[in-house]
Amino acid sequence: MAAERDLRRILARKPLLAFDYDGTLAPITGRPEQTVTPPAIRDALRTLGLYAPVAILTGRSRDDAASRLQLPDARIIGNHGAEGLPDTDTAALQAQVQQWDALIRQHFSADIQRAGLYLENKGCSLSLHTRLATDANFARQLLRRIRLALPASAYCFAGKCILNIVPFNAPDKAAALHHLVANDQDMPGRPAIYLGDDLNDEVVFQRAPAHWMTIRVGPHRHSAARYYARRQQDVLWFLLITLNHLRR
Ligand SMILES: O=P(O)(O)OC[C@H]1O[C@H](O[C@H]2O[C@H](CO)[C@@H](O)[C@H](O)[C@H]2O)[C@H](O)[C@@H](O)[C@@H]1O
Repeated sequence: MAAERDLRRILARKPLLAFDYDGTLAPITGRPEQTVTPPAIRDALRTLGLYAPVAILTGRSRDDAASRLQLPDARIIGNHGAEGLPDTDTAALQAQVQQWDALIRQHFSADIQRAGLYLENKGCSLSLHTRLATDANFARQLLRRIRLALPASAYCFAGKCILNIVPFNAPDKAAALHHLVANDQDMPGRPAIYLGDDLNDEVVFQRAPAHWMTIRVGPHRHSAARYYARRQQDVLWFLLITLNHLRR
């Protein structure tokens, strides 16, 4: 298969293996705290880490992702790229996010509850979850009102049943992945393989150089990824094939 041949080629060039978390390494659940990394995925990632550098780029906080993954050797970048890079002023980002959190809670708490939304503060970003919304129309209008109440420094973008809010000047996942490969201690400029399933992964796909491999988990008509995996469950298959090649 062409995809496997391409995978073999890029693996020969010792890539960084980078992954999104929710919807890619773990199945989507009703609420973020219910998510569990499938043990087979975690074990495969741990073993892969013996052969290649592994990185996780997630919209969650680093601590949250680290506790769900238990991968001592993986580099974890959190908050959509805003947390975990050396030159990021994390304290300044957290201060902005804290203000927005307070503003939202002050003016919209009752409506958030009425709509069945859930506000998640992850330090360097916020998420408003709509998966369990009781009235889709009311929820949509409420999100619009919240966006309008936030300052221009708050960058809002949608994801899977979610509105993400991050400081406009924070690095995104693409900037983070480019930073990781450019500053790799053993092999600066090594290529990357990246798997992701959501809108916050599209920036990585769009800004990937031609020698990287990008894979969208769950096909999407407008994705810029070069390959796709049909379902989240296929990610395990990808990890095992990759491991098989690296062991040769
Ligand atoms: O970049 P990711 O690792 O994919 O993180 C993106 C967001 O993932 C989480 O929300 C998503 O997964 C939840 C649990 O499966 C689901 O309930 C929600 O609808 C999804 O959008 C996480 O809670 C967010 O903080 C991340 O931004």
